[in-house]
Amino acid sequence: MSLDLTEIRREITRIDRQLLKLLAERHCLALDVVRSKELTQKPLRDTEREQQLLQALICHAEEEGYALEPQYITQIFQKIIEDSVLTQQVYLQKKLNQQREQSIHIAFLGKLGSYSNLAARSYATRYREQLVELSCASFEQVFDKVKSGEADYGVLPLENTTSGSINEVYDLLQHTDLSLIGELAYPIKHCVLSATPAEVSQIRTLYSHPQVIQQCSRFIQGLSDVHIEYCESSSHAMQKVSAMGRPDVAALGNEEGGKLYGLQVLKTDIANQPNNITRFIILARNALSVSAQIHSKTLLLMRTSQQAGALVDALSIFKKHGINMTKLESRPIYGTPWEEMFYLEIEANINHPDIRKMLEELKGYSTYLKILGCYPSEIVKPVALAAE
Ligand SMILES: O=C(O)C(=O)C[C@]1(C(=O)O)C=C[C@@H](O)C=C1
Repeated sequence: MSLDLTEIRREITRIDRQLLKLLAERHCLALDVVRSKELTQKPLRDTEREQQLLQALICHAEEEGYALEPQYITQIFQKIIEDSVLTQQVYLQKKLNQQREQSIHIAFLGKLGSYSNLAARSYATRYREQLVELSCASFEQVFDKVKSGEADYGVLPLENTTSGSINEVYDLLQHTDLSLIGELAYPIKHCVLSATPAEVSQIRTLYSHPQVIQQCSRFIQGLSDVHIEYCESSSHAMQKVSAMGRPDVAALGNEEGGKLYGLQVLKTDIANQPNNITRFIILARNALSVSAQIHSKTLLLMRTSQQAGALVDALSIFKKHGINMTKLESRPIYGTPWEEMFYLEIEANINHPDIRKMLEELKGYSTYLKILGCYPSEIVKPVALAAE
């Protein structure tokens, strides 16, 4: 075997292209699978098959003497299966809602390069739609643009694995007629960006959105003599820093946005935890139908009476019907001090007759109940391998 680096890299490139070709072939098979499942009405996800598939691959690698860790094999194939499940979901959803290949207008917070913009692009790519980008100065403007028809969809961050719920978005959801039609988990990779080559120790002013500042609080605490300037979005921060062109100012933003504004990355991975993911929601004027074959979720808005145990009684309905709740959030109701509005996300499809019956029952335990939307669960939980 030659040790010439150029030659080795050529060989790596050749293998990578083969891998790509095989991945593309497997991706096409996912479409055949969904067409077959359409006929049989089988659920898209089959976790038993996934477990068998992973186990068989690990055994095969061992038998063949491949130097590949079981954990490595599992991680790679979980990602491949995730793509397969999401591809199948998109196929069914587009067919059910008669969506054609067309250009869609999506509103999001910030200028081009904001995290919401990157999430909007990712959503449009997943649904293979041409995207017309509508940047907004506030979350409220995102809601308004969808309501007026200027935008087809609005993309909004709802929660982050480091900083938690985005309260402003929850509050706006309390008063909207729009429907939640989708979700998207987007990895958020913060970095320090500056207009000129500089050391992090030179920075005296840091620009970013309050959420970003919160998610990078530990990194910021480690800096000395730094002043924080809050901006409407991380993309505004990047644009400002680019216009100033000084070595003592920097923005906290993302690498992709930084390229757009001609910024240099001084430091990456500065969020408090490495698994920094934001869950975005997609809003539209009209609700979507979700195929019964898809694992779906529903977000409810609920108020209960002020009597002792009223919330526990309401929640016990989910237990009775074997429905899993993935999120419970509460926010104040403006004009009614000390009363709370509850946001309940459940793993259920509102088109199912049993779920409709359950919601009727829930009405009896609440003073207000509204369905904010039913949507495909786009967070594909990886299967756990059976213990040895
Ligand atoms: O075999 C199936 O039923 C598929 O849908 C394909 C596949 C895969 O990509 O391997 C994807 C999702 C299922 O949960 C199981 C396996």
